[in-house]
Amino acid sequence: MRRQIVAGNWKMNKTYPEALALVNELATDLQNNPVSNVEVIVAPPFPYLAALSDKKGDAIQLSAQNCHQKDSGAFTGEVSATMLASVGCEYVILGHSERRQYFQEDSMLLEQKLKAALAAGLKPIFCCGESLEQREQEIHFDFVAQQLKDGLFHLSNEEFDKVIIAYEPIWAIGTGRTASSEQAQEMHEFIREQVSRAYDAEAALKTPILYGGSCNAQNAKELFACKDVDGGLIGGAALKSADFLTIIRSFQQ
Ligand SMILES: O=C[C@H](O)COP(=O)(O)O
Repeated sequence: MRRQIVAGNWKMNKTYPEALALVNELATDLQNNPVSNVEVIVAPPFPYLAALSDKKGDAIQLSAQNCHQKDSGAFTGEVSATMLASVGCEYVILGHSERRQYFQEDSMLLEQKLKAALAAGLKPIFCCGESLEQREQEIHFDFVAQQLKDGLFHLSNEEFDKVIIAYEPIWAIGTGRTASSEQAQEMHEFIREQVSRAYDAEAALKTPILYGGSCNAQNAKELFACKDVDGGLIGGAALKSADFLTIIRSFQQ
């Protein structure tokens, strides 16, 4: 069976006391009612990572939301993958559409960031997904295939083995408009097929592919029941412990 994963991307939300409270609520609940079949990841803002690494407990893994492509140096305001690994981060989200849109991150830069993350021992959560215009023009499959080819499939087999893919249709992010389970399944199956072509059938079979885009406590069960949906990368609904815990427990037993 493939790994089942629920990752919470907090984006630029929460003060430090709020972040502490949220992690405490999650850790306590997961300790009292453990989930054996789901990996839980949280991606808080940079300043909280070191402290939360000590407080999150064993049931939660830690991700960063971004990293710089260089290991160290005169890059004011930036954070390297090595620094993230040194405070206990295990994952890093790369290629999120918000980074692509607001910070002009393109596939060439993402290639460097992926290499830096992997060299530091971090596992990348690589995001892809089309805009509404691209879906309406029916070029969404081609677009996602190109994003994967340019941004991800340059990795060696050993490197790719560490990757989680997140399909996040941009039109569903933060909009309350979720992809239907048919739309999600169709694209996840397509992504798996691309992995199979770029690597092999075994890689395709075992790579976790998460869905992101207004996934919440109400729709997670239906989305996670899709054959090729292995969990979610959750934004807004990851900011409330009750909602996030419901999502974590939305897999079929
Ligand atoms: O990284 C998470 C995604 O952008 C989804 O965000 P959302 O659940 O708020 O739509």
